[in-house]
Parts: sequence; structure tokens; C-alpha cells
Amino acid sequence: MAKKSKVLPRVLVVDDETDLADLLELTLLKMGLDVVKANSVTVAKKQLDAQRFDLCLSDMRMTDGEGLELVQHIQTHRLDVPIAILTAYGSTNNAIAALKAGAFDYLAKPVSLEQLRTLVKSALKLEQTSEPASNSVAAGSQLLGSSPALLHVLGLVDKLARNLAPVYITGESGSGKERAARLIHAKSARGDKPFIAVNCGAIPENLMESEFFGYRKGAFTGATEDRDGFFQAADGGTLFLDEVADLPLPMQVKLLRAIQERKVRQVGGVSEVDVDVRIISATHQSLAKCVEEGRFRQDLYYRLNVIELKMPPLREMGEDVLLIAQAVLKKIAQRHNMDAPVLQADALQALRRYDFPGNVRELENLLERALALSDGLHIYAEDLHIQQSTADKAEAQAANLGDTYPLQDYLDRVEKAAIMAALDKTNFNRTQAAKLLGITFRSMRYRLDRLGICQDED
Ligand SMILES: Nc1ncnc2c1ncn2[C@@H]1O[C@H](COP(=O)(O)OP(=O)(O)OP(=O)(O)O)[C@@H](O)[C@H]1O
Repeated sequence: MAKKSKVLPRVLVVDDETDLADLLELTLLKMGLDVVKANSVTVAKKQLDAQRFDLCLSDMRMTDGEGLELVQHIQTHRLDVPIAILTAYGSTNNAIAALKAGAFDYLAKPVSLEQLRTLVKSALKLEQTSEPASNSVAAGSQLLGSSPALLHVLGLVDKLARNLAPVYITGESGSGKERAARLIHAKSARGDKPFIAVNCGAIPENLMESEFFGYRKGAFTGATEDRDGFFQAADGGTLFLDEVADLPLPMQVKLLRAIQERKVRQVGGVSEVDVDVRIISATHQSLAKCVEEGRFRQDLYYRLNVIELKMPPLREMGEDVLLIAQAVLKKIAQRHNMDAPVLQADALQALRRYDFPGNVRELENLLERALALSDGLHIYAEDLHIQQSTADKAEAQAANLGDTYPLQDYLDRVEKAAIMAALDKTNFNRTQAAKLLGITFRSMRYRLDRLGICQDED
């Protein structure tokens, strides 16, 4: 580190357009940086091999090759230089290809100097921070476990924390998608900036635009003052779009535009403002299937799904279930100001055997209930109430549902039993229960109404 504080950070600018190269050089010099220029891919490779750079900015298309080659050169020679690619306006495919190859970020031409400065600042900060930017946030978002499946996730999280590529997190409900997103953010150079989590399925359609982009005073009845949206709130940080498959199509168009242009316009506003937001999205549904069914735009899907992070279900994490169970129990006990009761051998065996369709969240709920039922010192298998497999349970429920006709009444009873079981599993949290059932929050509300199940707020 001492080495770095004595010399100016050095940037390699690679472009065969002299005007643009000069403009970039001037801007970087004004920022107090040392600049080296290369007018071809070949020269740039030689420069990269010859001296240490803190950042490389390269045009995509040059006469003797592509900027992508430099991304690959840096990767294969493990040069540890963040590289950003300048792409032609609207050339989404090139931007995505660069990010996939390992570029730290991209800038669309014509280059906005404001965006360039933001990019350079984050790249240089990234170089200086080998430790998580905010240890306290990182500590609150650790992913516990040491199974091969989880270690693979942690390896990818570390890599993703070092670039700005959009990440698309998949995995079953309760498998830690949001926790992984928080961890990527916390470990990144943006760790001390906001992390804004948005449940796309829980926002009423007519409020979506103003929630995402904010509004100006007087834009609509009730808009008594200017208000920022999620994008402005997440500026400099990370915007986590949970249940992104639930976004209605018209909103998908607007979101795509905001992500591509890196600009937003408040509802009722005239001008657009720059926003610097890293997007991480997640869903427990198959977004590819939603695209096939015409419910999700393909262009937005490609935009979000640059790098996929798959969260393993708890049942594929082997002994991790026991490790997480002990940690969760300790946390719950602390909240109740008591010592954690000890999980007995039969309880450990039951946890190990159960398939946890609701993953870690289900484990948390189950332990919370077990603690309440236990003697406070020990937790036995019977306190866990998990002897039955889900399949056994469904079968037992179906058998208890009475006559199969009239068909509608029978189906209603099946539906009600499934919903009640999900609500029970999630401590009557409707949002989580909807996720467990694989339906949207809106659909959940409708079904609760239709089936006459009482609706209290979550
Ligand atoms: N590996 C893990 N270690 C510790 N806690 C975990 C782990 N995975 C998940 N959790 C905890 O389980 C709960 C559910 O996790 P999270 O909300 O991140 O899941 P999710 O996949 O985003 O769920 P959903 O699809 O319902 O939004 C949280 O309390 C989270 O802290």
C-alpha cells in the first residue's frame, strides 16, 4: 500500500480515435491521475505487460482488434487491472460480452464525463480495498456453511464484488438470495453506499414508476413535494430487485431504459438525471420460462442475466444445515436473552433428514417455534415437528379433504389447505407464503379473499 501512496494512480487509455483519447486523457489528468495512451490493441498489450496500471479504459473496436482481447489478456495473465470498455451507443451486446469476459464496467459513447469520473473513482477505490468496504454490513450478511455448494457460491460472490456486472441470483424461496446480494454489495467498493432492496411483486402497478424513479411536486394528486425513487436512493450503491419476474411489462420497458442509459426521469420531471447504480436481481421463478411465455422481455432478461449466481437449496448443503441451525438458534436465544438450548442427537438427525422446501427461512421459523416449545435447555426431535416429509403431509391433507365432488369445492379445499400450510410455515407472513407457493403477492391476496381466509397485515 505504501508503494501506491507515493505514486499517482496510472491509467492506460486505449483508443485509435485521437480526439476521444485526448479528451479522456485530459479528464483523467484533471483528476490527478497519470495517463499512458495506446493507439492499438497490440501496443496496449505491450504496455500492460511492461508496467503496472491501476485502471485500463479501452475502446471496443480498433483497427487491429477488439477491446475484448484486452479483457481476456488481463484475465489470462492474471494482471489484476480493472478494465472498462467504451462501447458504441446502444450496443448492448458488446457491453454484455465485455462484462461476461470479466470487464469491470463499460461506458456507452458518447462518453458522459460525469459517468467517466464516477467509473474511475470506483475503479481506483476497488484497487485500494482488498478488505470488505464495510465490515459491519459484511458481518450482518455472511452466508454460513462450508459445503462444496456453498463454497462455490462464496467464491463467486468474491469475484462479483470486484466488478460492476449485473448479477442475476436464482434459487428456491428462502435459500439466501437476498443475503447473497447484500454480501456482494458489502464486499464491493460500494459497501459503504446504500443497498436498496425492492420487492417488485409488492408494489401496486400504478405506483411503480414513481416508486422507482421518484416524482416532482404536483406530478399527480397527492404529490405535495419532490420525492426520490429507488434509483436515486441507491445512487452510488446497489439496487436489489427481488422477484423481478413480477414486474409488469410496461415497467420492464422503463427499467430497461434506465439501466441502459444510466439515467432516470422523475414522474412529472422534464430532465433526466444520471444515476450510478449496480443492479442485482433475483427470482425463485424461471425467468427464461417467463420470457418464453411472453411475460418477461427478452432484452431486459439479457441485461439482468449477465452473470448468474445459483443459490443451492438447503437439502443440497449436507452438514451445513446443522451449522446454520446452531448459529440461528444462538441468534434467536440472544434475542430472548437466554442461552441457546442444545440440539439433541435425535433433533440433529431429523434436521439432517428433512428436505426443507422453504430452505433456511423455514429452518429459522422451525427453530423459533422449537425454542418456544422446548424446556429451554434441550431441543428434541419432537420439538421440531418435522417427522413428516412434505409429500407425506400433502398426501395426508389430500386424504382428509373429503368428497372429491363437486369438483370446485374440492379444489377450493385443496387450495386452502396448501395456502394455510404455507402461512403456517412462514409465521403467517403473506409475502413469504406467496413465494413458497410460487405465486405473486397479488395473486395471494386475491386467493385469500376468494377463499375467505382472514387477512391481517404482515
Ligand atoms: N447460508 C446462510 N447462512 C445464514 N443465513 C442464511 C443463509 N441463507 C439464508 N439465510 C437466512 O435465511 C433467511 C432467508 O434468506 P433470504 O431472504 O436471503 O432468502 P431469499 O432466497 O431471498 O428468499 P425469497 O426468495 O423468499 O426472497 C434470511 O433470514 C437469511 O438471513
